[in-house]
Parts: sequence; C-alpha cells; structure tokens
Amino acid sequence: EDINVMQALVQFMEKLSAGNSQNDQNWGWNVSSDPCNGNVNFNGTWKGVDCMGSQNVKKIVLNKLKLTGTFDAASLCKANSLLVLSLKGNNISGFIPEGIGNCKRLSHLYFRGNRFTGDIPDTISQLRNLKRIDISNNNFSGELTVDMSRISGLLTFFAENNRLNGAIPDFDFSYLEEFNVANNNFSGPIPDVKGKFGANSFSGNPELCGKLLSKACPPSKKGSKHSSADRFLIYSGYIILAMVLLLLFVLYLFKKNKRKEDTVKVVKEEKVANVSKEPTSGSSEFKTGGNRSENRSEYSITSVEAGMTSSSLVVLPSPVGNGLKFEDLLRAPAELLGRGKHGSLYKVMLDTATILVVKRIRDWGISAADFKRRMQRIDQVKHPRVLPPVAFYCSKQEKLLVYEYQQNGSLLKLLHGSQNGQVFDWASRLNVAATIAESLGFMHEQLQEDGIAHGNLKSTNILLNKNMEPCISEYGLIVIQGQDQSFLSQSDSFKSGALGRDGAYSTFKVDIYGLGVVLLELLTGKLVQDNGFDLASWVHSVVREEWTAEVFDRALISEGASEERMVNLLQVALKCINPSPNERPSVKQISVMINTIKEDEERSITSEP
Ligand SMILES: Nc1ncnc2c1ncn2[C@@H]1O[C@H](COP(=O)(O)OP(=O)(O)OP(=O)(O)O)[C@@H](O)[C@H]1O
Repeated sequence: EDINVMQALVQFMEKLSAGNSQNDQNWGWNVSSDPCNGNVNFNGTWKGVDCMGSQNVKKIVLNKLKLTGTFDAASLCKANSLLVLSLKGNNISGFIPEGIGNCKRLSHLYFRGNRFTGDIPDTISQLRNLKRIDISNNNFSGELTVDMSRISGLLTFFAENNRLNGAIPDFDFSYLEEFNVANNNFSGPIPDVKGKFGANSFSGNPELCGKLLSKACPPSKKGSKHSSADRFLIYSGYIILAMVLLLLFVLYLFKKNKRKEDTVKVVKEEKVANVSKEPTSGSSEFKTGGNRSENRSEYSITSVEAGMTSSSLVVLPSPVGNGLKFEDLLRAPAELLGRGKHGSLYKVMLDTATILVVKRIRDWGISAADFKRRMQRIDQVKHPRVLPPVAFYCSKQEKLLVYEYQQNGSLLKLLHGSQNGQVFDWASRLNVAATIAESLGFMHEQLQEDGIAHGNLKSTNILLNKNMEPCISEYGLIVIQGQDQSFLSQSDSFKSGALGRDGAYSTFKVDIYGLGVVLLELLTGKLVQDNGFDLASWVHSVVREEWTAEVFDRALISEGASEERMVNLLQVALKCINPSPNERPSVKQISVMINTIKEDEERSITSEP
C-alpha cells in the first residue's frame, strides 16, 4: 500500500481508538509494516485489514473492539480502493463527516450499534457503488436528505433505532432487498414499497401513515385555515400570475402577426428562386443557432415544408415531449454532436430545462408507414434502461428521431474520457454489463415477433442517465433487410458473420455481437477502432496464446479485480463474438452468465463481516 495511505490509515485508527496507542501496537496498525504484505515485517498484518490479494486495502472490519473514538473520514478515504468498512458494535461517537463522500468505491458500510449522532451527510449519495448500508442502532437525528435514488445498486438499507425525522426519502424499492427504518421519528405517508416490505420495517414511527400501518393519512391540507397574512400573500400571487399571463398573451398575438408577414415573404422568395433554379433537395441543415434572423433564413426551406407537413411530427407521450412542435425544433439553437455512419446527430436546446437530440437518418429506404409502425412499437415496449424516442418525423427527404439529451455522456466516454477522476471500477463495469444484457434481453423478448432488434449496439449508444445508470439508446433505429447486401457491405460491424451458415439473417444475432464487443471494451479498456474487428481479433490472438492477463485493463489489474471472474466474463464475450451467428448464445443466456459472475463477486466481498 502507498505510504501516504498507510499514514492516513494510522491516523484514522488513532482517532477511532481515541488515542489508545496500546491498541494500535497490538493491532499492527503502523507504517513499519505494509498492510498488504503483512508477513514481511515483524509486526504482522494490520488487524481487520484485508487487501484481498491486491496491493491496496479493500476491507476494514473492526467489529466489537470497544472502540470509543471518532470517525475520521478524511483520513480513511485516502484509501481510495476501500470497498468494505464495518465498525459494528463499538462505542464510536460524534458525527459522520461529509468527507465520507470521497470513499468513492465503498460498496458496504456498516455502522450498526455505536453512539453516532448528528445528520446523515448528503454526500453519501456520491457513493454510487454502495450496495449495503447499515446505520441502525445509533443516535442519528435530523432529516434524511440523502438522494437515495442516485445509488442505483443499493440492496440493503438499515436505519432502525435512531432519531431520524421528516419524510422517508425516495428509494427505488423495486431493487431493494432489505429495508428497515423502524423506531425513528419519520412522518408522512409511507412510500410505495412495491409490496416488498411489511409493517415491521416502518413500525415505531408515530407520525407515519399509510395502508401498511393500517393508519389512514390525513387528506392534504386544501382549504385549511390560513392566517390573514397568508391569504393576502396567496391572493396577491394570483393577481401577479394573471397579469403575467395576460402580458404573455398580448406578446404572443403580437409575434404571431409579425411571423405571418415573414412566412409570406419567405414563400415568395422561394418561388422566385425556383423559377431560375432547379429545386434543391428540399432540406436544410440544422446548424448552430446564430441570431434569430440568421436562424430563420437557414431554416426557411424546411419551414415551408414544415408548414405543409408539421402534422407528421409524431410526439410520443412523455413529459418532455408534451406540447412539442416541429417548429420548436427548427427554431431552437442546435449544435452538431456527430456524423455517424447512419446520419447526423444534433443537440437542440429548446430552453434551459429541455435539451433534446435530433438524429437525421440518411438513406433509410423504409416507407413512412413502416417507420411509424416501428417507432410506435418500440415506444410501447418500455424498459427503464432503454431510452425511448420522444418524437419522430418522416417526410420523403427526412427521417428524424428525437431523444432526450443525456448530459453524462456515453459508455465510451466513461471508459476513455477524463471523467474528472471518476473511478470506473470492476464492480461498476460488471453492473453495466449486467444491466445492458438484462435490458437488451427484455427488448429482444418483447420485439422478437416484430423482428425489431437494436441493430447498432455499441458503446456510443450506451448513455449514462442523470443517475449515472447505463441506458441503451437508438434502439431499432437501423433496419437491415435480409437481402440488402449492399447495406451489409457498407456497414462494417455487420460483416461479422451476420449471415448464418444457412443464409438466415438475424439482426438479433448482430446485437449479440455488439454486446460482445461492449463486454470486451469493459474488460480491456481499449478503444474499438471504428468497428468491432480490431479489438475482437486482437483479443482472439492474445487468448489463443494462453489465458493471459494481458488483455485486461491495467486499471482493473491494479485495482485487484478477481482474474477468475474477469476471465469468466471474457469467455462470455468470446461466445458473443463467435463468427457463426447461430453459435452465439441468446441474450437471456448471456444475462444469466453475467449475473452468476456478479453474484460470485458480491459473495466474495460480502462474506458478512
Ligand atoms: N441522447 C443523447 N444524449 C447525449 N449524447 C448523445 C445522445 N445520443 C447520442 N449521443 C452522443 O453523441 C455522439 C454522436 O452520436 P451519433 O449517434 O451520431 O454517433 P454514433 O453512435 O457513433 O454513430 P451511429 O449511431 O450513426 O453509428 C456520440 O458520442 C453519442 O454518444
């Protein structure tokens, strides 16, 4: 272990044991011996420290050792490989500092049975890898303001027997395995726990209400007694709102009149131009928005087309799409994000809160009716980890697809970009692999009969949503027709034996290949050059020699990720990229294999401290 980390850990122990240096000596926590090479030095290993075969501290388990000091998060979190911290059954007092948010890799945090006081710091929500947290049997107080919905992989939350108050925060109960907040001062309605937890998890909170506790919640306080000052404020608020609305309406009328004049002018200019020239392709480019008048002239041709066909923008039901018009898309400032093989992608800022991306697809010889049917079908099949289209548009010249902009970028960026020092460790990579396989499996199953596969699965099409959860985007955007050999030869990623031995063609099997390449990217941390080939054949050539750690990302090796489980995942990836599509496993089988690896990983870490 690094000497600075060792010094920090010694300091952590000094505070934790309240300066009882005798303990320190006895327990071997001092810089003269490396906690990860315990036998080398005379003092032996550090008590409760486990490096799990790596060079860095992974687990610290100091249960029932009569520790009476305080918790120094700043020192502890210098050990940035730490996965498990367990301090159960001591007498540690004081509060948990905000700095705990720097223990980025923590997956298991056990504080049960101490004398901790104060708030639970919000920074806990920065611990994205957290799986199990137990803060029960302490004296924690205040409102629980941690945004639990940001910790997507959380399985256990125990906080019973404290003095926490306020509302129970928003958990994703569908994934939680264990939950208990009994004997606190929580108030208000019990959230929807999806039938997973019973009254025991909530009892002993006199102000909680809901069916689960057979205690009806009071009706919301409409029409309740307001003081006259309150009433004055409310009424004056209404009056101001009415005035603003009136003003907006007048402005709208004014603008509408003005716009009519402009449109007439544009159409006229268009006609004049057409007399002297052949008509153009009839479509304008989206461009970075300049000033308003510049924008208008850029979009003028499409605006005329839009005037005739704006009704063909199909807006699918969603909060962002609500009230969206084709004209809004055209008028908003746009920025080119990329020109992919299948079209260009633009970021369109409707307003500060609504940012969309618009994909213009080139050369897709699909009929408008087929396109519509396809998009609507995809929208019907909803999975929380598959980005649904917000709207789509189809005219002779254009096919547009609108999605919500995802500000946290793609999996490719996470693997290769400098994401302000964010760690993308083995556990998170396994999680990404499992999530993608699971959500792709769901889509495949639902859309099997319609024959709609993803068609272009790769790490730029896996986006991280605002909770940093991986989501598949652009599902079903590309249609590959069985006979369309020319399309096949253009599209490198499909050369990979998309045609089966019997000539049968399956885009579903192409997705499996794509998934295999994504798994290889997660394992190797290497860039796929334009298509899956280089990486796949490189991995093959290394593996042919012998099973070797050469293929794996150095970051994973130095993190001490289990080689056995990495090799297991590599085997899954190699099955996916089998040149013969029929030999590739189904996505359901892949899902099961990845989950088994994940469970192994989980078991090795937990082995209940
Ligand atoms: N909804 C979105 N929000 C944020 N970024 C996005 C969104 N959709 C795509 N991107 C990113 O924009 C960039 C350009 O996307 P684009 O789809 O044009 O590229 P591509 O996936 O490499 O190409 P293609 O899909 O045509 O093969 C990619 O880095 C992609 O990750």
